[in-house]
Amino acid sequence: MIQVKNLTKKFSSHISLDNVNIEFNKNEYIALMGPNGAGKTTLIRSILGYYHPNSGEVLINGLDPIKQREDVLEHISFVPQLPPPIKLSLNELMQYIEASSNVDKDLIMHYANEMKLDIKENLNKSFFKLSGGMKQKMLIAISLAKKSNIIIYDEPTANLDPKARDDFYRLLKQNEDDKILLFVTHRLDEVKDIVNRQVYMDLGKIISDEKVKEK
Ligand SMILES: Nc1ncnc2c1ncn2[C@@H]1O[C@H](COP(=O)(O)OP(=O)(O)OP(=O)(O)O)[C@@H](O)[C@H]1O
Repeated sequence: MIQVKNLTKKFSSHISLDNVNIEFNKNEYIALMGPNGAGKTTLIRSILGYYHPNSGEVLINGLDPIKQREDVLEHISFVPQLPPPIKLSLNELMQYIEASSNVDKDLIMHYANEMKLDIKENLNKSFFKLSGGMKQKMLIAISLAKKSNIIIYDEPTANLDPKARDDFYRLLKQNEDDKILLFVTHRLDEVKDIVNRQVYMDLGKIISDEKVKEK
């Protein structure tokens, strides 16, 4: 369970999150939407413990994502809007993730393969030398292989071609039971078959929050 309580986050005098209160529970598949600058990424980063709030708090299964960061991140898969500049080769990256997060390398390769990313061809290539779409495919493959209770995607399909998007949504549908899936998107048409809750933000506030179908 993700609990966001009275959360305010300011950057200088700009209020990016304005006293936000919201909860996300197991078996909720949420599209988080709203215009550019609404505060969606700031909310996601606060949930992941990247930011110290000005006031309020976030709890993930009762734990503080800043103070108990490792315990919290163990149960979360996250794909950011912009892939991080990782210098490791794909092989080294998979070895690191297998050792640090107990994620099965073969499963990463399976999901990458399903998304038409040929890891074997690119094993010794640095992650940061992949194309934008290939990076996203790799991060998505890792996120699916991690088998987390909470999956957070911040516009993960921006660089994917239409076929890869279809592959991604197909895999996500297979993988979604008993989880929280929080999906930042500007493309409701793409995720409407997957999500059962739609949350809209603007100006740092939640402006609407609707359950859209029962699973
Ligand atoms: N690290 C930061 N430093 C300063 N201002 C920031 C920072 N991160 C976000 N902001 C500001 O907070 C506001 C909300 O930004 P945020 O990235 O959360 O929006 P968003 O809803 O994710 O937008 P988009 O749809 O464009 O990704 C913006 O005005 C942005 O400039």
